[in-house]
Amino acid sequence: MFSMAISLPSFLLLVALPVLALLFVCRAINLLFFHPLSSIPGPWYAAVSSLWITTHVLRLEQCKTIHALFQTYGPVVRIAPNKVVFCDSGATKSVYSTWKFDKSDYYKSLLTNDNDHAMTTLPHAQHSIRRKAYASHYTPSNLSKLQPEIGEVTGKMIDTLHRLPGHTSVDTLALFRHLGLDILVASSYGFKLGAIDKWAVEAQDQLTEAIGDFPKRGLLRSAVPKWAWNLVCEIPNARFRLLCDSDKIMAEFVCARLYEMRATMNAGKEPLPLVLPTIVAPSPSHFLSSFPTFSRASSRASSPSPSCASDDSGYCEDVEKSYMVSRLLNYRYPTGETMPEKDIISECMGHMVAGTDTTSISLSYFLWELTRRQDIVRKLREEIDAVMPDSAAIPDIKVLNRMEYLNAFIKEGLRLYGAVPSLLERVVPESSSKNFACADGFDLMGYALPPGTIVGTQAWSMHRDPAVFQSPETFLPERWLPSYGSSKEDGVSAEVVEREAARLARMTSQMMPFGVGSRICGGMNLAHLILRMVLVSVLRNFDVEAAPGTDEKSMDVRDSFVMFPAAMECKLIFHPRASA
Ligand code: HEM
Repeated sequence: MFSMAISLPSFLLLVALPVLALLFVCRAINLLFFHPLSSIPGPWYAAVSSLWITTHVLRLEQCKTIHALFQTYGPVVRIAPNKVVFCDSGATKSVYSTWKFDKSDYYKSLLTNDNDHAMTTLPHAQHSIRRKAYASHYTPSNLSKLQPEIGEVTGKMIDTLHRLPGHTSVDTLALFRHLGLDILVASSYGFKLGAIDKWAVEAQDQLTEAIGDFPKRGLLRSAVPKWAWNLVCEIPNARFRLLCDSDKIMAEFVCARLYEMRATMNAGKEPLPLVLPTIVAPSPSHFLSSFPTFSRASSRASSPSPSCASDDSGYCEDVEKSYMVSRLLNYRYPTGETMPEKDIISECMGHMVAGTDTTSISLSYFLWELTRRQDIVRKLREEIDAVMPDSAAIPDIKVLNRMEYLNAFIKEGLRLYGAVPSLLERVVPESSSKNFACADGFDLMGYALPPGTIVGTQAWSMHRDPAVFQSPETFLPERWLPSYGSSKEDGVSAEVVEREAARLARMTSQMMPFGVGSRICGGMNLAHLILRMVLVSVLRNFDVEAAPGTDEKSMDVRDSFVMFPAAMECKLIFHPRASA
């Protein structure tokens, strides 16, 4: 009777289900009580499966979730069976700087043109070869030579904003993405893209669009099985096709610049500063007047040993200006081979992706903060007006670097609105690894992590540690000024000076808006320069107001490696400044 009532598949299912359940329970018991990470605090459901943290990643709230875990469980938390996070400056130094752990596989989701660039090169040793290829492009000396290009584009943006009809609300995420790309393209290839010009006439710029689509493409690609990707890209929808093609569009653009530069170099000419514009430019910007016009003769007048500043600013006047792509074309791997074209293309693409949205997001949040803080605007303007009597003449990088309040503002901005607040995952190496010799695994604040454990910290939490930053959620540029922590009664005794220095050093060692250690942001100096130049130009020229609908809710932070506002836009209004 029994065998007739139940079919074979149902019978197998009846047997299989309890077996699977039993296996799951055994695995969970092992992960909870017998696994080498079982003594690490954290929610039990995170220890038995990655599903829990993955749902928070998909809900674009990993940072805030991990931050809440630190508040509940302390500075070391297990967030998945094989993943441990920490919030501590000593451990940060150890993982990222002293031992220089390799990156986790997560970074492979950021490949460009299906190939590695510096950010996605996981092993430390290979990365350092890759980094050497581009690092000199971002030195203060080279960047100071690229100021005219950056100033011209910034000036164009300011001119464009001046020409907008009153009360136009502008999505600054889009505006600064166009600006950032124009700057990167000009400073990497000496090429005028004209993305801001297109933005001004609401024309679509394919490359800017592609850069914006790139992270979405990455998410989609990681969700779709490899074999199905080509099929997905055949879906007959123009917008969707563009998204699928974003990688290709970027690769084609970089490839064209590479061939142009190679032709110039082969012809024995130096790379020209700026190649023909792609579209007709509007009225020329008078911003350029603040910079010495680029002259090949002056840049070539180099002495055998460049004259470098005696301070620690890193500026050497006589260093010859050069673009990224010509550096990569000239670079040789330790084997003596030149860098393959494929590597040059993916490297350049990596920088376009890494540099565009990050700067655009930070600038948008900085300005949004200022719409609510006229007290800060007043202080910034006091400093800016003093060094920028002509509202169209951006001061030199050295002047910008000396602006104490502006720099305090930027530090505070990067503390709360650094564009990459996320977990920077690394992998505990084998104890036999060249860089690492520790038989019992890695000692993370008293917990032994076996090789293969994924470990990391996040700027979001490091920057909000109340033990280091008083009232961490308050936007307070003054905290970065050397006299902030002392009262008038203290005077300026040696003890007060020492105490203040220690306070600042403590905060500085906790900061990691650009990452930390050997994998720190390669474009950090450029990012700083852009932030400074754009902020002084905007504040000198405009009163910025939040457009209706831009509020705490719309600007609430979401994260998917980079952060962005919940509304996916930041609408602000730029009123020409009355007093300017
Ligand atoms: C506010 C703006 C920026 C922020 C907050 C930022 C943040 C970061 C962070 C946190 C990392 C390290 C990632 C990790 O350790 O996993 C990184 C890497 C990198 N960033 Fe940036 N970045 C910014 C702007 C730029 C710009 C303007 C460029 C250049 C065009 C750039 C190029 C790079 C590159 C090439 C890397 C990889 C470095 C390497 O591994 O050698 N970034 N960035």
